[in-house]
Amino acid sequence: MEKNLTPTLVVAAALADGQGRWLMHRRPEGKDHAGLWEFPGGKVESGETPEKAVVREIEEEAGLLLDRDCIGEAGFATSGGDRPIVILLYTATKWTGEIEAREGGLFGWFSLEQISGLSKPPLDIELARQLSEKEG
Ligand SMILES: Nc1nc2c([nH]c(=O)n2[C@@H]2O[C@H](COP(=O)(O)OP(=O)(O)OP(=O)(O)O)[C@@H](O)[C@H]2O)c(=O)[nH]1
Repeated sequence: MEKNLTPTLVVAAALADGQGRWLMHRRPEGKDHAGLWEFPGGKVESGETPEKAVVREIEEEAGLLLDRDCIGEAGFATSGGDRPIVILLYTATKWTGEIEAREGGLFGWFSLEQISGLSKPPLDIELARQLSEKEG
C-alpha cells in the first residue's frame, strides 16, 4: 500500500511577555520528544482552523486563553520522513489566565538567546531561527 505522505498539521504559539522573553514548554515523559523544549501547541483537529486550534491547544496545555486579535504569523517548518508534519508558529501578545502545566511537563520564559541554547526538536530549531529573525 502507498504511504500517506500528507503532513499532519501542527500549530504552536510563541507567547511574548513584552520584556523580550518567550514561553517554552518542556515535553513530559512518555510523549514524542520527551524532555525537549518546544513552543506549546498541538495538532489541528478535523474541521478546525489553525487559529482556533492554537487557541484551544494553549488553553488545554497551559491554561491560558489567547486573545485571538493578538495572534500573528511567525513562521513555519516542515519535516519529511514516514510521519511528515507541518508546524505553523504564531506569536501571541495577549491572554488571560495563569500558567498551569495541564498536560504535564514544565513551562519557562526564555530570551531568544536562551532559546537557541535549549535542547529542542529539529523543527523548533528552525522555528526559533525564524522567530529571532522576525523579533530579534
Ligand atoms: N506542540 C508542538 N509540537 C511539536 C513542536 N515541534 C515538533 O516537532 N512537534 C511535534 O509535533 C507533534 C505535535 O503533537 P502534540 O503531541 O503536541 O499534539 P497533541 O497534544 O495534539 O497530540 P496528542 O494526540 O499526542 O495528545 C508531536 O510529534 C511533536 O513532537 C512544537 O514546537 N510544538
